[in-house]
Amino acid sequence: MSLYHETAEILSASSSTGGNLKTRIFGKKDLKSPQQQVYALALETCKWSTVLKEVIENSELLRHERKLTPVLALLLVHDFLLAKKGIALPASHGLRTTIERHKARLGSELTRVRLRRKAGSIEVLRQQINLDFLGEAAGYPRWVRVNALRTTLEAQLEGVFKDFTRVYTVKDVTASGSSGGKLLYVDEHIPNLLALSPGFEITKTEAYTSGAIILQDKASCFPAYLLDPRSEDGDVIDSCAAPGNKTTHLAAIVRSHGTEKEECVQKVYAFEKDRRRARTLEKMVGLADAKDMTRISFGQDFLKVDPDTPLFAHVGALLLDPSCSGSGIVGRDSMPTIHLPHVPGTFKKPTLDNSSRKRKREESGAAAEEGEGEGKNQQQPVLVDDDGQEVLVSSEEELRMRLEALSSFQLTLILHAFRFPAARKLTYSTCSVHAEENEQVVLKALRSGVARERGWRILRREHQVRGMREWPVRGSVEASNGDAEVADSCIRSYKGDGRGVMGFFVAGFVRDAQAGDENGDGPYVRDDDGRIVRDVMGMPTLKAGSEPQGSSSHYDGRASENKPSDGDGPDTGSDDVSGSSVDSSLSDSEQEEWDGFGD
Ligand SMILES: C[S@@+](CC[C@H](N)C(=O)[O-])C[C@H]1O[C@@H](n2cnc3c(N)ncnc32)[C@H](O)[C@@H]1O
Repeated sequence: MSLYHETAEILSASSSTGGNLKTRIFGKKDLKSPQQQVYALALETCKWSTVLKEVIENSELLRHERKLTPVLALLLVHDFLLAKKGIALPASHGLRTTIERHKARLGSELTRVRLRRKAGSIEVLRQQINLDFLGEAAGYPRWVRVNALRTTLEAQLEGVFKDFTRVYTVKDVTASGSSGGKLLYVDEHIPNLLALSPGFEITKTEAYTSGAIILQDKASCFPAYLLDPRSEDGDVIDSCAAPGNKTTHLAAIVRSHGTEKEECVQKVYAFEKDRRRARTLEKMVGLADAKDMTRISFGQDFLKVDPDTPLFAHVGALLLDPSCSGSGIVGRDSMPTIHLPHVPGTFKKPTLDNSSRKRKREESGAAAEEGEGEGKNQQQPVLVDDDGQEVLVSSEEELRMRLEALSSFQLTLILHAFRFPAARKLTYSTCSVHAEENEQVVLKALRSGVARERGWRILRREHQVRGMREWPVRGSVEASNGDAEVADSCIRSYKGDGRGVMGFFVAGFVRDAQAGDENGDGPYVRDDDGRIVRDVMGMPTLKAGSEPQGSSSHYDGRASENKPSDGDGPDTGSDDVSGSSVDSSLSDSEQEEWDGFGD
């Protein structure tokens, strides 16, 4: 089956059974065409379908070509008029010739639509289309994190953003939404974060494709920034890492507190239990230039990792961003709207029940569930979690059960993280607005036996990094069972409150230095000369002849005193993530105990 037939079939699936577009495509095992290509074609065609519907109807394509269904016509005309390489079929293919014989008419109708919309060029029309398609997201800025591993804020302000006008509130940026302006706001809370006008097509810029800038909502930057891993914290774990926004943010922060790339001995261990998503994580880590300091575990369930594994003896900080209900995410529709052209000679609105779907598709095309051949997939009562998984939730009771299952997993994850012997700080975050997944989980974690036994407590507001301390939206006192201190320590954000961010929650946990860590060096113990001689597990970490480190001008005073080192010189940055390049102080047998990294 061709790319076009396969895509048409996906767009034609009933909205109550197919799931969202990503699930329909990436969850389909028997696709012959590349999934990414099908996804791009389907999404772009939906975006352009208001324009293409007019073009097809005014050119009377479906009157002349009776075998074409409306969906197939949209897909083919989309590629014919708008794709760089035209229709992706051989020149003699029947579907291609069916469209190409109407070349002149289709072209002139597109020009007419463009002029009616007062768009001076196809590029301007494209911007209009993208803005229309943003829907709810049009009220939000485009948040861009400047990736400090590759570049600097100043370089980007002088580079890709040099034509932008600087404004001084987020509201000013979003006010420009529908005009497609080029406005920019430098965020006051998160370093290296920018808010751009929502319609700006950032993904086409070299800065984006090279990994110099990363699209990341402001709230999604809170966890790594709040964790603030410093050199004295040793290694860092990102327990639920894909697609990798927070992993690469962690790496950038570690590096910003540390020495030059070659000298950075801290590692970020990134766990991802879903192998496919781990591949995306791997790509993102590579693109962000975080490969040398990141170790990815493909398909590894973090809950199955033994915290006492020697490889993790130096882990002082953990970031926990587990799967959640995703209820804070902006603009997560079940399916994009597709506007179908009217089929000449049909008067009755077709219906698409499961039994007649195939026949109806041939007669009238995809998702034609609303009047006049104009299809808009019904909004389903679905909960789309932040892994992109869809769960149908048709009653309050089902929602309650779903939240119960999620919060139980989230709590288990925190309690597991509490057990890492050298851990002194961790953050827990969700993009959910439900108290059950947020303050309630935090309270249960604080009351747990392991928290009491190991001295874990909430990271209070006054001890948080400046930007998080100053962020005004805090946890709910009611959801914190009346505990105002816990509520004030928790950080929240709400979509639609004018601050331009998604719904989010984050809390930090800390504990004091532990046995064997009395000098405040975190997972390390130093000799009188400041050399790291053993970690808290009592394992030797300094080899004979190694020099103490920490004199680099890139360190602030505190960090330079405490910079950890395995005493083994620069890491080679090897892509071998089996663990052997990570900690040379481990014996072979100890290294063999852990084989979760690599593939
Ligand atoms: C909310 S997403 C993480 C988003 C990511 N932190 C980021 O900012 O790009 C949750 C991820 O955790 C993964 N995950 C869920 N449970 C896990 C577990 N027990 N161990 C490792 N990964 C897990 C999911 O597959 C999913 O990719």
